Parts: sequence; structure tokens; C-alpha cells
Amino acid sequence: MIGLDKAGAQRGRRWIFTDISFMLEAGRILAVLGPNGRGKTTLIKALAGLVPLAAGRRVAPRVIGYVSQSIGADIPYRALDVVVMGRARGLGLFGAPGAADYRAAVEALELVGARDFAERPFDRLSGGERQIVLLARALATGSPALVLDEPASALDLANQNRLLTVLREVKRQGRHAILFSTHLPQHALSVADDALLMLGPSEHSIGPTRAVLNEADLMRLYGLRVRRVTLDNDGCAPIETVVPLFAGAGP
Ligand SMILES: Nc1ncnc2c1ncn2[C@@H]1O[C@H](COP(=O)(O)OP(=O)(O)OP(=O)(O)O)[C@@H](O)[C@H]1O
Repeated sequence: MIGLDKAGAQRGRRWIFTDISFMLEAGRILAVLGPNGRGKTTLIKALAGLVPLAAGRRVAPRVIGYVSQSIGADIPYRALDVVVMGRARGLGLFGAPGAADYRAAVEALELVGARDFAERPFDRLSGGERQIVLLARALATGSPALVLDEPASALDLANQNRLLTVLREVKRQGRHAILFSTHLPQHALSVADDALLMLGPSEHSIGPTRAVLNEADLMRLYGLRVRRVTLDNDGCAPIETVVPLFAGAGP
């Protein structure tokens, strides 16, 4: 279980968000949406205990599987060692990772479909490949709570699909509460039970994804006309997506 209770956070003297409450249980996914600079990262860092709350309280397990927005760390280790670092909180001050930790790291890499990255130097992976390895590191923590800041920001279409499949599988296992932020409403519609729209510092909407991601509120959120459309998916469950009606058409 992870969540916030009447929480608010400031940057300097400015309130970034106020009075946000939710409790996310294992087996549930919450997506956080808002325009650039609205406060998604601040909320995620507050949830991860990295930014102090100026009001309310957070409820969180001791260890959180956290993936930050920054994927640029030039760590000269193998990808497998980066994933093993996710086990560090369970090792104590001078503990070294053992066979069980490496097994957990390999399993996490397998779950995200990146077993073949294990021996590659992390600092020579592409941005998207790093993002996948960092997701594996979050999974390897074994934490019941995964908090992911724009986990798809560097991923191509196939890897976005892979990420959504992994999130669905982790949700199905029922052992993790998952919160992720995204600029892609279709990702929220695809996997999230609930969504949080950060409409303004003192205004937000939270609830079942399909109800919260309505056209009127999305237009208010982004200041842009949008259409929510349902696409046939060759016999599979239909896909819901959001299409922005950009001014003009074509080049
Ligand atoms: N360390 C900081 N010190 C002061 N202000 C900050 C700091 N980090 C972020 N801010 C400000 O807080 C506000 C919210 O930023 P935040 O990074 O949480 O937004 P975001 O919704 O995650 O944006 P994006 O979609 O661009 O990643 C912004 O106005 C930003 O300039």
C-alpha cells in the first residue's frame, strides 16, 4: 500500500499541489497526468520520500521501487550490477549481494524482456534501454510499491508496448501497487485502474481512468482540443486512445 493523505508540497514558497489523497493497494495501477511543470515529479518524489510534504502525510513501505525521470547516470557497471543495486536496501551497511540477489536481478531483467542486456555496460546502453534496465532495478527491490516517473519517455513504440505488457503482468501477479506518470493518455487508458489529473496547484481530479480522462477535462488540462476514440483491435479488446486536434493539418 502506498498513498498520500491530504498532502501538499511546495517548491520554495509556491504550492505545487494541495490536498491530494489516495491509497493504492497491491494489484492496482494509478496513472498521473498533467502538463509540463504541473508537479508530477514533485508528487512522485514526495511519495518516494525525496521531497518533504508541506501538508498532510504519506503512507509508504520502507523500500520503494522508484524510477526517476533522469536516465542519464553514467554508471560504468554491467546492466546486471545496476539491477542488483536495487537489492541494496535489503543488504545492510556492509552487505554484499549474494546468489539470491543476482537471481532476483536476472528474473527482473527477464520479466522486462532484457535478459540479453545483462552483460552490457550500462553507460553504453541507449536512453530507452537504460529506462528498461531501471524498471528491472525497481522490480528487483521486491518492494510492494513501484513508483515510476515517465517510464515510457524514451521508449519506441515496441518498447512502450513491452512496458505496458510488463505493467499488466505485474498487476496480474497482485503483489505491487504501481503509480506512474505519463504524457500519453492512451497508456493510462491501456493499463491504469485509476488516474490523477493535476489540473492546477489546488485543483485535481482522481478516480476511475475512463471517467477521469474525459475530453472536457483533457482539453482543460492541455489547453488543446482532443478526441477520445475507440479503435478496433482485430478481435482483441478494443484500444482507447486520445487524439489531439492540432491546429492545421499536414506539413
Ligand atoms: N528543485 C526545484 N526547486 C525549485 N523548483 C522546482 C524544483 N523542481 C521543480 N521545480 C518547479 O516545480 C514545478 C513542478 O515541477 P515538476 O518537475 O514536478 O513538474 P512535472 O509535472 O513533472 O513536469 P514535466 O512534465 O516537465 O516533467 C515547476 O514549476 C518546476 O519549475
